[in-house]
Amino acid sequence: MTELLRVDDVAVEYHGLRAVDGVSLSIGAGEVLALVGESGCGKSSTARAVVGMERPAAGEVRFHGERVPPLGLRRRAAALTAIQMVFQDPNSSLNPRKRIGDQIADGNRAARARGLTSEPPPVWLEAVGLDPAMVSRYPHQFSGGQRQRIAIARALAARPELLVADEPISALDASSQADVAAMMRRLGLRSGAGMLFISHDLSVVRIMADRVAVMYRGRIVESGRTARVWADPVHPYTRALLAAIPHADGRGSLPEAPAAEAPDEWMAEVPEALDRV
Ligand SMILES: Nc1ncnc2c1ncn2[C@@H]1O[C@H](COP(=O)(O)OP(=O)(O)OP(=O)(O)O)[C@@H](O)[C@H]1O
Repeated sequence: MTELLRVDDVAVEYHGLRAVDGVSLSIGAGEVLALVGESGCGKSSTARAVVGMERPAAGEVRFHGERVPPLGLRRRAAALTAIQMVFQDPNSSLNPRKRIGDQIADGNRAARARGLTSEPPPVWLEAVGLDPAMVSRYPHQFSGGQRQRIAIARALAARPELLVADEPISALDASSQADVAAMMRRLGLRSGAGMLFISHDLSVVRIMADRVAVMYRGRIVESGRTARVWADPVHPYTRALLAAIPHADGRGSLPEAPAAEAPDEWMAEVPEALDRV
């Protein structure tokens, strides 16, 4: 597997305090790595260091073997469109004064700048489950969950090689979270991209991620293939995290090992037009 991303011994500090302390990880082409852990353990800070929005106090981040420069967001957008980020709050990714079709077209341009084709905005809207006829509307004319789908469409329209998604489904209603996560995996990875997926929803992580890295107080305490981590968690924190997954009957207990394959509905058809990309 081609290695896309390598994070080596990265530290992130705020006012001299270490929020991320010696984190190392890698992501290969076509692979989803989930970063999980309690609130404040350093997941977002790690994600921001990966995309160059945070300058590491130590260590380095390499994308295709090249050091990711810590740039301001605007300069980064021009230099590194092969890495796209989806934030928990879609308002961070969308321009409120720009029609959503034009914003997805910005993603198309980012793809074209790298010699890649990308389908027009209405096709992407349909792919994320929205009415393509809404292409001329503005972000405020959508619900929070719909705006998040638009932000995802914009990121995917850029045909990223690496998608960094920081709690991308938390703002969605519970019934569509798994659906949108599945859509991201299906559309984002179809041409060999990789994904860093941050979520506190371990039931989604279990089906979504090929590998999991468990963070605790700024460090990765355990990592491995998702099935292995679920079936045989080694670190006490991982055990506690998995034991806390609520069950339908309200009791917390260690869940069973994950299914070997994602359920059928996760593999639903990619819209025909996108299949040709
Ligand atoms: N810009 C900042 N300035 C100062 N401290 C910060 C800043 N961003 C994060 N921190 C601190 O760094 C630590 C890690 O925060 P981070 O947002 O990376 O955690 P997280 O695991 O993503 O949390 P959550 O799941 O709640 O988003 C926290 O203690 C947080 O208060």
